[in-house]
Amino acid sequence: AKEAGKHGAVPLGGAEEAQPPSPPSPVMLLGDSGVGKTCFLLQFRDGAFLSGTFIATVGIDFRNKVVAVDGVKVKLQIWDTAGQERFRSVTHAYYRDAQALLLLYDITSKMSFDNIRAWLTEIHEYAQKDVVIMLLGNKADVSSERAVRTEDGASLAREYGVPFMETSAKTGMNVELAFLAIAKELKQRALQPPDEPRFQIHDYIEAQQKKSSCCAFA
Ligand SMILES: Nc1nc2c(ncn2[C@@H]2O[C@H](COP(=O)(O)OP(=O)(O)OP(=O)(O)O)[C@@H](O)[C@H]2O)c(=O)[nH]1
Repeated sequence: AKEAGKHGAVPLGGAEEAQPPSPPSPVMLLGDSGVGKTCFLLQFRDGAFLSGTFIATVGIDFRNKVVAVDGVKVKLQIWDTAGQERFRSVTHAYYRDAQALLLLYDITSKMSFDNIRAWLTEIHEYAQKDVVIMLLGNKADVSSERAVRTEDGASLAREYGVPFMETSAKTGMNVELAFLAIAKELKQRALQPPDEPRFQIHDYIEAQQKKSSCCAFA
């Protein structure tokens, strides 16, 4: 029988009630101010997008969401950080506890993309060595104002060996997939017997994207 894992994964099923509450998996959203971290989280949690005035996050905020991955519940505790420089020292303190990091830039802002290298340097300085990192080019719905080519995002991600996707917190494009891929990776780390082949997050994302693009035209 599978056991509750240290990464917040709990097998679903009859014995579920008897399971001790498992610790949630902390996932942090990082990236420059205005790239859409708060909207990304709200789209995932509530399926909603609040357009209009931009209210910058102060310090750090968090929301929980439970996702089911192959019949196993994974509790994600998602930390929405402030992108503004003046809050950096506050957010550094949380890096160490994060099991996964979603690093966002805005495809309409070259500067937010250029800053990704600095973010990755900070991540390597403050986060755990085995933290799961994913690079996301957000606001893909605003193609008329695109300032960063998809290939450039993909190539930077390849350079750092991290998975990459373009997303939209507005339309919901790839928002759920990003969290699901993270949850799947964390679940596998927690529950997978060491002799089974490792879950490949890159392959999973690619397969899911192929599936959805095939079906969008079907
Ligand atoms: N078109 C479009 N606009 C978006 C998207 N995501 C966020 N926005 C807009 O971008 C602005 C900033 O979004 P936030 O989610 O507040 O940005 P943030 O990264 O949390 O900013 P900080 O809290 O300062 O770090 C808001 O005006 C949003 O409406 C998106 O995917 N598409």
